Amino acid sequence: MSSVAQPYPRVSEGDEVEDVKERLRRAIREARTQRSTRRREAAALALADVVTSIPAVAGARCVSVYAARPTEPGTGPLLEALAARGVRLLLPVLGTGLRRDWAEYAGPEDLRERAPGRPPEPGSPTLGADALADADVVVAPALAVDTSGARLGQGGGWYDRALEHARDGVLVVAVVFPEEVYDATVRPLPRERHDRLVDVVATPDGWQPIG
Ligand SMILES: Nc1nc2c(c(=O)[nH]1)N(C=O)[C@@H](CNc1ccc(C(=O)N[C@@H](CCC(=O)O)C(=O)O)cc1)CN2
Ligand SMILES: Nc1ncnc2c1ncn2[C@@H]1O[C@H](COP(=O)(O)OP(=O)(O)OP(=O)(O)O)[C@@H](O)[C@H]1O
Repeated sequence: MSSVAQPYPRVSEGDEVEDVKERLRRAIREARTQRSTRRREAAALALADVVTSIPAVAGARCVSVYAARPTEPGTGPLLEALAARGVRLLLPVLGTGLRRDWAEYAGPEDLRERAPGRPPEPGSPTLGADALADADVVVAPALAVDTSGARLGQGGGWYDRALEHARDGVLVVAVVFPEEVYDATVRPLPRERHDRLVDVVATPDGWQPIG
């Protein structure tokens, strides 16, 4: 666990879980803007080593990985490392109304930000929401994860819904910065019924099974 300050909302009786989540999202997003380009690049390189060292990833033929926006833990080196090993990579594509869809990674030059603030997406043909069933491992973005496996995402419920198409028993790896791993015995993340627990947390400092 990191010694860097960790935002945690003060919860009063009657607060809606959704509001508590939103306050925490805002604090973590703000903290993420403070990281320099140099530190972001170093983190992305370290993350590639960490994630490729997870045994299930090392043995996978098809992995789903998010294409990071600038403030998220970077996945460029990870995508290149897995592609170089011949792993098939499924990246999120947002349909209208944020529909879940996937397309194959075809190199960094194929990734495009379709609108400001949106994640970069491949230009290759989309495969439908069911394509996630091909993935042996899902590497999902998160703003925070706790040691019971609860994941706080960007708030669209996109991954919670997308994961309904994953095969049973597929390993879900949530990626965060080190200070975004919360000790569930002290600071559990707010959790709702639909929230799907993750199996592993990976940061640029290392990975651990959770949940
Ligand atoms: N890299 C990445 N890809 C991901 C996710 C994620 O959290 N990170 N998602 C996780 O679920 C899904 C979709 N996430 C989305 C993230 C932002 C917006 C969006 O509309 N953003 C605002 C700008 C916000 C900002 O500037 O911070 C916008 O376009 O108006 C839409 C979907 C699938 N792909
Ligand atoms: N499996 C689901 N089925 C139906 N609605 C869902 C499901 N998962 C999430 N939602 C809805 O989506 C909204 C956001 O969910 P949540 O707060 O869990 O998002 P998140 O996991 O932080 O975001 P994301 O997965 O996009 O990174 C909630 O209002 C919730 O009702």
